[in-house]
Amino acid sequence: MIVFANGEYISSDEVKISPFDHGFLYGLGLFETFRIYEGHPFLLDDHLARLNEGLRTLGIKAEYRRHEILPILKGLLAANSLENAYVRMNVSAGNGEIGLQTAEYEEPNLILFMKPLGTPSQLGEKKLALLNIRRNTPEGATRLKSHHYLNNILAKRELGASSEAEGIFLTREGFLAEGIVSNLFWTEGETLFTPSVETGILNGITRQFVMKLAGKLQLGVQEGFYPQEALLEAEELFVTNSIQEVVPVSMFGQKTFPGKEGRVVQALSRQYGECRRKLWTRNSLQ
Ligand SMILES: C=C(O[C@@H]1C=C(C(=O)O)C=C[C@H]1N)C(=O)O
Ligand SMILES: Cc1ncc(COP(=O)(O)O)c(C=O)c1O
Repeated sequence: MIVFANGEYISSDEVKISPFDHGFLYGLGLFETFRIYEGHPFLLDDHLARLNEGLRTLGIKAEYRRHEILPILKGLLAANSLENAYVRMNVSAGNGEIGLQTAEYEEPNLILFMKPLGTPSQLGEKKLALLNIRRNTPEGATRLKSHHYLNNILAKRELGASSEAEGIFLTREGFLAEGIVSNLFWTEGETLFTPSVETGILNGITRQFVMKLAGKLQLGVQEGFYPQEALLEAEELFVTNSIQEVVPVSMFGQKTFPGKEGRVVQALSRQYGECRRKLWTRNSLQ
């Protein structure tokens, strides 16, 4: 595959960063993962807004706008002969001395990775398992989509490699948090529930988008601190992320759920697909 690295399109086996990059040495890097449908990056503005906010938080002097990134993505699609793709846009701090740096990073490394990913012909399903490992607290005030994925990797090792399963974290206090690579939702009647970002979870772009779609469907939306027992009353369960979209859940522990037959998850998936077909590239407010 061809990647984009600091202004150049190069083969993935040639791309290099320095071992002095503080993204490598200290985890000082951020990334966004999103999909391109028929050449159109979905919710690009929302992803760039979260990335730019994180860069300001980390003192990495860079800001990315749609008019800069769109041509890069189009060039990367052409170089890889793709129309539909999975993109990882990665910004690492750039080089510094060994030792913790307090000064801003002036020369970050921008790398965009791409791999083929078509649009599913039908809804998939996952089974959820409650993880023993607890969700760690964010490194700072809020969870950034940073290089710090050790908690997630240890959780994935606990869960196993199955693509049919997702692990669900509790917080240290025992409240429902999120999946290893997803946000968690459930329904009761006409209300959608999801853990608050105050639990320390990643405020997923898809989470935010689905909450807005719920409003269009006249569903109530409640965020909060919920014990795992809240799921005993749940009627439908699903998880979300920008790559897997809205993923119906058929089982959590020993409790079965309607999965892709769920009325609400079907309605949300239809709405999501409608927006995808409109090739939305701006943000969830459009
Ligand atoms: C979206 C998924 O995973 C995301 C991508 C990465 C990654 O590129 O390493 C890690 C965690 C997630 N934010 C997925 O469906 O696996
Ligand atoms: C821990 C975690 N939570 C939630 C999500 C979902 O975020 P988004 O909807 O921005 O893809 C991800 C990434 O996919 C993640 O890694």
